[in-house]
Amino acid sequence: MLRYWTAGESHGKTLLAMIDGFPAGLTIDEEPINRELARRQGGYGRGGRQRIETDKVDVMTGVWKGMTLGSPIALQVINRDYKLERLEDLPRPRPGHGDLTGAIKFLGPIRAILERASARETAVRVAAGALAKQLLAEFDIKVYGFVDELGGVAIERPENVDDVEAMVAKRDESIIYSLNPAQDPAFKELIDKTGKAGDTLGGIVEVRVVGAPFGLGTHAQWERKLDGKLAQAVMAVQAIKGVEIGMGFEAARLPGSQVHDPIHYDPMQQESVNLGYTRPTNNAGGLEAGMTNGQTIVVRAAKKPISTLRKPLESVNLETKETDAASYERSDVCAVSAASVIVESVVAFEIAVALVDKFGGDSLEEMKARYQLFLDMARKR
Ligand SMILES: Cc1cc2nc3c(=O)[nH]c(=O)nc-3n(C[C@H](O)[C@H](O)[C@H](O)COP(=O)(O)O)c2cc1C
Ligand SMILES: C=C(O[C@@H]1CC(C(=O)O)=C[C@@H](OP(=O)(O)O)[C@H]1O)C(=O)O
Repeated sequence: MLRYWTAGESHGKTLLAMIDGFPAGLTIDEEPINRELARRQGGYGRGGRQRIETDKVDVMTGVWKGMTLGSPIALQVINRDYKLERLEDLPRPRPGHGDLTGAIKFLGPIRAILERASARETAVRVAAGALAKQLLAEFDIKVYGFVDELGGVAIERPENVDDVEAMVAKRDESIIYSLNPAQDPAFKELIDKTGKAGDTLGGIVEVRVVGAPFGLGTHAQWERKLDGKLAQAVMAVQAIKGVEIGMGFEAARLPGSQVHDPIHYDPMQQESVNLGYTRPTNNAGGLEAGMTNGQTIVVRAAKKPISTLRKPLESVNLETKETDAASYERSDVCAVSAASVIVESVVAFEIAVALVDKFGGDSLEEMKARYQLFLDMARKR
């Protein structure tokens, strides 16, 4: 079973991801991981922290001469802004953060909560996802994400949004300018205006997985349904408050004839990952009954606006219990571009988990043989 955990505080010494169950025999490269880390740091509207950090991965364990060993892989991203020992507590909890609830739950300081709740931790989730993407690439599975809406305003979709090669190439140009609202002056203006007013913005991101074979996930047990696993991974990203698969909420508003995707067969496509079963629409977003159906997986996520406001909302001083403005610490105004990279990464990791689950996780060589065998058998079905 492939899985991972992370450790580390926002202003602590370091961030770690411990990945267990990663197959042996994959030659891995740090450079693409660093590219993803740079993408996560990009996007207009972020605060001063990103000028301090230049995130780089250090693959600490589980690799010999560039090749995975099948043993646990520890990834490290060091915090340049290490200052935890000098930081004081926050007196007034910030609405939208875990400050109040965490301080009560753990009977301790707000600082202890915010340091771990912080989205700084997503740096190593992105590193883990970038490693997963290298495994997926061996099976010609590609993942890309983009920003779809910012502060309630739709962003024009890239003209080649359905062209996986073009989108992945753009993604690989470290930071995808054409997918970045910062490149559109109207969005830059919106973020600037909001920031000046002491306020913040959220948005919607979309992630697609192209090339996943039939049958990842299962209908047979609730906790192994891939739609559920994807929803948990995405919802567990800081500030994500909604997850849709395919048509999502819109499907509830339409009759079945306009929602479900007809099934056709095209023998010319038999060799492709859809085994020839084409669907004129993909409202299911590539998942039916918790399993991949050979179509593109489409996941959308809603990110709430950043919680820390320069013009703070009302809060309570935990010592005096008096009403006062919430505490303020340096903060982003908008991090939706970063969220698109993070959601892309956690989706990639879950797809890799499902792939290892179906085709075995000891070695890449065995996985590939079993994958091929499955495709051959499925074509004869
Ligand atoms: C990439 C990214 C950057 C974030 N930056 C900030 C920030 O600078 N200030 C802040 O208050 N919240 C920020 N957040 C959101 C908080 O981490 C998050 O809202 C908080 O931990 C509470 O968790 P919840 O929103 O998931 O309930 C960011 C989230 C993401 C995904
Ligand atoms: C550090 C990152 O994001 C941080 C996420 C975050 C939060 O509360 O989630 C608060 C801010 O922390 P700081 O006060 O150090 O600026 C963000 O910068 C990062 O994404 O690398």
